[in-house]
Amino acid sequence: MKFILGSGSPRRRDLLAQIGVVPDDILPPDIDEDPARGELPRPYCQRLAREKAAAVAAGPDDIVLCADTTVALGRRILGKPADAIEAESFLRALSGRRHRVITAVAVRRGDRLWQRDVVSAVKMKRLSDQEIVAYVASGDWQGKAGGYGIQGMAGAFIPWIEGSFTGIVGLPLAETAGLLQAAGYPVYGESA
Ligand SMILES: Cc1cn([C@H]2C[C@H](O)[C@@H](COP(=O)(O)OP(=O)(O)OP(=O)(O)O)O2)c(=O)[nH]c1=O
Repeated sequence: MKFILGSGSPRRRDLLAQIGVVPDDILPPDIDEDPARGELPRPYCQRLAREKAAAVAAGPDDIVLCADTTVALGRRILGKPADAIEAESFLRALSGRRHRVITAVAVRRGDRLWQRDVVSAVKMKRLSDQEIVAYVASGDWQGKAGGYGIQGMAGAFIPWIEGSFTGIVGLPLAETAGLLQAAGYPVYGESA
């Protein structure tokens, strides 16, 4: 049995390391992340995690872990900004409002699949032009859903959350540990 992290996200690798889980291999999945017409954020996020897990090549006894993090502003899905202009428009849309951050996790072993998703509520303070300009210039929005990372400079923009901090950063650890154990991975050193 090999444990494969199906993710190119350094956050997910670091979060797993936080609980002592080190992948034998890292294989980032390559899938189309465009939402379907009218698709709502939560089903979209669940679908992406599932499709990522299906897209990673693995042996029948290997355990593959994939995840997707989606920022939802009402029914609107905010993905990873394509450029600085889009990052700025996302921040202006989120400024002074509450939104949800959904992370869906999928663990696959052979043709068995275990899935969980965690929805967190996040309040962003009203941002000044200066804050937005400085944040966009920092480049910290790159590769992050909604165009911000709570674990970085944007932590100063977020006075309140309800849910899972690790879920917002990209991998909800409590749920992830449970899924790995269900699939037979010895998270706490127990034999598989
Ligand atoms: C909201 C938020 C998202 N993010 C990140 C987590 C995810 O890496 C990213 C959302 O993109 P994802 O598509 O979930 O993941 P990814 O493209 O980084 O990696 P892969 O598909 O290979 O697993 O946004 C933060 O780091 N901090 C935050 O506060």
